Amino acid sequence: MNDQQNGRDAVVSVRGLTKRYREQTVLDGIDLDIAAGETYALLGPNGAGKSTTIEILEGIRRPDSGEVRVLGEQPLSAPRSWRSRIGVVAQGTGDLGPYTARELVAHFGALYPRPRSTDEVLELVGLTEHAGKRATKLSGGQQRRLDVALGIVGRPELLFLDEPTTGFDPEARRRFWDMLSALTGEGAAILLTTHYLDEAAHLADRVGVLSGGRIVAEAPPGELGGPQARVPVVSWRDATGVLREQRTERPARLVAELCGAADAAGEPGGEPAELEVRRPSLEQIYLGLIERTADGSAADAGESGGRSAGAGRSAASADPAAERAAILTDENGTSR
Ligand SMILES: Nc1ncnc2c1ncn2[C@@H]1O[C@H](COP(=O)(O)OP(=O)(O)OP(=O)(O)O)[C@@H](O)[C@H]1O
Repeated sequence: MNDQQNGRDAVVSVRGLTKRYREQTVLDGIDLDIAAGETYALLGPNGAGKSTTIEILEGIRRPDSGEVRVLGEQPLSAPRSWRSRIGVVAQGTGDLGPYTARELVAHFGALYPRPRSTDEVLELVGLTEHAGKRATKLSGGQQRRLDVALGIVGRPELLFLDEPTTGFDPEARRRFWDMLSALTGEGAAILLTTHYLDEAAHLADRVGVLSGGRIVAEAPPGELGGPQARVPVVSWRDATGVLREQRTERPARLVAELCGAADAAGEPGGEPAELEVRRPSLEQIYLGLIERTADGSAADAGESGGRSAGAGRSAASADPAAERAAILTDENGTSR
């Protein structure tokens, strides 16, 4: 693919992709672009079609319709050399036989034209100490690290990571995130699926939310759902003991008003009890988007979500997802 996107080559370009399994339409016309060096996180509930999308892009599953280009080729008819330019960490660990971690990394590395050294890969994934163990004797999290090692040993230009950190301890996850930053620093693009929203927020340049067969929202993690989704919430317990919440774009002003009133009423400390200001997290915003989709009202849910989800559906005037996401009441701050 020679398309240029903002000066960067598109490594993935998908238009109108559909996939059905018997009666079930899993992908209902999705569009997706990923640029060189970009990390894109595909989010969505269990069964949304994330793995199906990745498998189609890898060329191991046939789409029903739509255009798919990966590194300039149609995956199903791509030449052998194309496969050596992609790396895959699938969801399940395959049978790795009686071999040690080191043997497996060395063996897989030999299949690529310009592999990383075995020691470098083992170090990158934190398996150096366990390199002499048989893969089957590694712990679940260590086996997952080995999967990642086999995915990156070929120095891929595009890396598919399907829930890569499931089973990782927190330290291993952090280390894995650092490793991915190093890979993207070398220019690799990454398509990641994860159910960990903090992982998506940390790693992704953009996230896409797949739900109901469509990408219902797509944006950088800090912009998902649009500005309305991020309006802060001030909560406090009023003088009668009722917990109140108010969504406001001017939290400082509301806090000042509440403190003035509390001070005048002689509240201890001159502020209302349990005073808190918070912004909806990515997880809350994501859950709001998913909830809307479940309601069948997901069209145009995000900044660019209408791109593939809009056909035949009405555009929302405001963004109710944001309100759901924040678990809010209304501007008047009624109780929970
Ligand atoms: N080979 C298959 N034959 C029939 N149905 C399938 C097949 N593979 C997947 N499906 C169905 O397609 C839907 C999407 O599955 P997929 O594995 O792509 O979802 P996912 O978003 O990756 O889910 P998860 O988060 O649980 O991994 C599911 O309902 C699944 O049961």
